[in-house]
Parts: sequence; C-alpha cells; structure tokens
Amino acid sequence: MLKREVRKLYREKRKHLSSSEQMKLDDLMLIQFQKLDLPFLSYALSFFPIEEKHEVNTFIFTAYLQFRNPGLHIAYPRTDFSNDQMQAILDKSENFARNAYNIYEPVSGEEVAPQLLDLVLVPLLACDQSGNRLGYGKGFYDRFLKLCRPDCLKVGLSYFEPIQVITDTDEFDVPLNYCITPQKAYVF
Ligand SMILES: Nc1nc2c(c(=O)[nH]1)N(C=O)[C@@H](CNc1ccc(C(=O)N[C@@H](CCC(=O)O)C(=O)O)cc1)CN2
Ligand SMILES: Nc1ncnc2c1ncn2[C@@H]1O[C@H](COP(=O)(O)OP(=O)(O)OP(=O)(O)O)[C@@H](O)[C@H]1O
Repeated sequence: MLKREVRKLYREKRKHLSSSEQMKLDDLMLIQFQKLDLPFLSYALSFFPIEEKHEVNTFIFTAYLQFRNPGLHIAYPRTDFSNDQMQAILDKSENFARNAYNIYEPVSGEEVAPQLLDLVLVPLLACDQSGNRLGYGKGFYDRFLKLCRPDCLKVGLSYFEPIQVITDTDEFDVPLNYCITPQKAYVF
C-alpha cells in the first residue's frame, strides 16, 4: 500500500477507538512490551501522546522502563516546524506547553544529544512487516533517528497489527527494531 492510503485508513481506524477500548489496548501492549529482552538503558526518548489523535498512552511504558532501569533519563521531543527538525529535551516535568499543533512539548530544558539515546519510543500511524513506519508525514522522526547510534533501539507503538508492505518507502525512512501491538511484540 502507498503511504498516502495507509495514512488515511489508519487515521480513520484510530479515530473510532473509544477511550475504554484504548485503555484495554494500552494494557495489552504493556504486556507485550514487557516481553522484550532489553539491555540496561540510561537515556530514552518518549513522546507526549496527543489525546485527540488517540495516540498510545506512553506513560505506562516509561513508568515500566524507569522501574526496570533505575536512574533512567527520559526525554521528550521538541519540534521546530520551520525546518522539520526535532530535539530531545530532558523531562523536568513543569515546563511543558502545547505547541501550535496541540502537542505538549518541553519549552525549556536540557537537550540530550541523539547519540546518547539507548531507546526511542516512536509514534506511528502504521508500520509494515519489515518494520517500515509511517507518521504524520513531516519526516521529523526520519531526520532525528538518523542522528542516533546504530544500536539505539527504535520501538514503535501501534494499536493495530502491521500491514503487509508499505510500497513507497524512500532512502530517508529509518526502520524500527521492534513494534509493539496489543497482540504481539514484533522483532524486525
Ligand atoms: N505525540 C506525538 N508527538 C510528536 C509526534 C507524534 O507523532 N506524536 N511527532 C512525529 O513526527 C512530531 C510532531 N510531528 C507532527 C507532524 C505533522 C503534524 C501536522 O501536520 N499536523 C496537522 C495534521 C495532522 C494529521 O492529522 O495528519 C494538524 O495537526 O493540523 C503535527 C505533528 C514530534 N512530536
Ligand atoms: N533527512 C532528510 N532530508 C530531507 N528530506 C527528508 C529527510 N528525511 C525525510 N525527508 C522527507 O520528509 C518526508 C517524510 O515523509 P514520510 O511520509 O516518510 O514521513 P513520516 O515518516 O510519516 O513522518 P515522521 O517521521 O514525522 O513520523 C519525505 O518527503 C522524505 O523524503
């Protein structure tokens, strides 16, 4: 399928999830996430879920990661829509505000160099069976993940199972190492 078609379909699918369905799916995904055999982590990048877009509740995943990795530093993305670049900013809780796209982002704080990140929780609309992913189409994550170490673990979070194949991938697409769905922890 073409990215354009996948985006349309999965945006619709997500829109129709009720909040109680979402909570159930979040729990099932956490169970799958706990099956991953992850190394000790020092730095991880999460994201602040956009409620109206019915994104996955990342906080249950970061709570689990913090429990398993005492002292883990968690960062959140700060986007710059003038150049479609993104920075990882350490979570110091208070200084978050909604940006023009209604996403909670850190407004100030200490930047974490992308090379320090051991794991990135990647938002996505859908992924395919080879770990290719697709987001809102601005390439923020494609640009950012290129700056991370090759051994940085890229973990996609999706309420839906992978589609067979995204046909129009390009040289900028950075594939995932794992995708967590309510049914399975996919390893690519
Ligand atoms: N929670 C969360 N944070 C994230 C991302 C994400 O996918 N989820 N991003 C991942 O890249 C970055 C922000 N990326 C974005 C890229 C495009 C648009 C955008 O064009 N929004 C339009 C229409 C979106 C649509 O429904 O397709 C809008 O809100 O009007 C918004 C955010 C960084 N932070
Ligand atoms: N490093 C880069 N330099 C220039 N263009 C890039 C780069 N990375 C990605 N792009 C372009 O940005 C656009 C991203 O489209 P794509 O559909 O892959 O986004 P996406 O993966 O859905 O977005 P996101 O990464 O924000 O979730 C494409 O046109 C791609 O060619």
